[in-house]
Amino acid sequence: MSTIQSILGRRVWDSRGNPTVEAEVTLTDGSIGRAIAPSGASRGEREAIELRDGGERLGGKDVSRAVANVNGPIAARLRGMPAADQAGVDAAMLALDGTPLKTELGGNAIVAVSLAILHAAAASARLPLWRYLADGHDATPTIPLPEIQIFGGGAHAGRRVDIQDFMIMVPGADDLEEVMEVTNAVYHAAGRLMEARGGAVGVADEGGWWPTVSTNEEALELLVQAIEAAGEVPGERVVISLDVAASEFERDGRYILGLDGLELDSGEWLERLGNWVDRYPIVSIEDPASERDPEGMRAFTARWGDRLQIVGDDYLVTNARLIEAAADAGGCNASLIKVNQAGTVTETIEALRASQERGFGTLVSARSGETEDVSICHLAAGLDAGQLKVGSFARSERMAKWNECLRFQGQAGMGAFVGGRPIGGTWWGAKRP
Ligand SMILES: C=C(OP(=O)(O)O)C(=O)O
Ligand SMILES: [Mg+2]
Repeated sequence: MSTIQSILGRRVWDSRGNPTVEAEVTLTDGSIGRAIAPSGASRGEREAIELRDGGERLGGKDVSRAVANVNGPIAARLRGMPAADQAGVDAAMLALDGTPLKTELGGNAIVAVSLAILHAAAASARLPLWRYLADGHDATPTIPLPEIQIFGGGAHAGRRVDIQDFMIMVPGADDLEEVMEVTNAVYHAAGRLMEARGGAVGVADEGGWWPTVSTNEEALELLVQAIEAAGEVPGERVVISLDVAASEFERDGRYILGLDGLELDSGEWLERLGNWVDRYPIVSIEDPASERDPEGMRAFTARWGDRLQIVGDDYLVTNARLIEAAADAGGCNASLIKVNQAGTVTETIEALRASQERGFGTLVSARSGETEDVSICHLAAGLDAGQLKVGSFARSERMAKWNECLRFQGQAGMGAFVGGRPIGGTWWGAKRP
């Protein structure tokens, strides 16, 4: 059995121009695995902490201590361990760190090493990572259904709109090719709409256009117009998915919609959101209420959970215990799965499994700060997560991931495209089974 010979940490740079951690693991049989830590902007309060440091020049965003932790204590502790023992290496890192949020070694150091070891183990087994994961977890690999951003807002676009992600899904598509082609048409139609309104046309952190709008709802209206301009009937083949990221605009129980000039209590805000659900072809809503408002999450799920996929992101932070508690409380019906929220591959898979066991939908997700790393595509496909959210066209760190998923098509042993599954208990889309 191949063991870990060396672990090398290095500083690389992410899509927002910030430093991040890359880990490179070499095994005794010569296999190499490499992975890069992503970085969120709208972070949950209970997710693993990124260790950052450094002076003015890097705005305190350097990762020199995290990189030093990879090269020092982590490498020393894991050297000689079998690479196939993912649970063992992850447990060793957790013990070495010894803090609840991985503040000692850094969630960024730990996640890069955890993923790099996973890659090295798959390389040693001479298997594609998705296959290695599926075999190791008794899963049937599938090609995930994408959620792709058309407009980006919130913390990803200077808060020019309060809602963070205006996305579309094509759940009735026959395959990923069809999703990409249809979504691309809507994306470019939305870009042309923005251009026609004048002013600078830029893209947000995840590739969606910066919407030039005067209310949050206007962005929804424009999205519907873009779907129509692409020759689609909104609510048929193409449906809408939102990541509200409500924790970002909730303060002391008040929801402050800066663009709309509104300050609402939880009930008023959720009623307003529900009003949009009634009037727009929305099938999925992430973080409708703030992570500090679990009662709001429950109330929204009680009202809309049989009609919508309601996704917990900040609310669940890829934590199996929080997912189980949310399932018991009826706080949502799907989980966003982000490897660096959990901090290790093992904890991520525990969260995914806990969600699947509770009948939750599962969406593997990138972060708003990303790189060329495509590990999450393999996690989504290999563990049959069903859905994937990585951002949009016009940003290569996003397209690296969709292109990796396109490569999965036709590979021996890869299962079907997950287009035919109901979303949130209801089938939306033209091709109803
Ligand atoms: C991907 C997201 O954003 P971030 O990475 O900034 O948390 C999200 O909120 O789902
Ligand atoms: Mg989110």
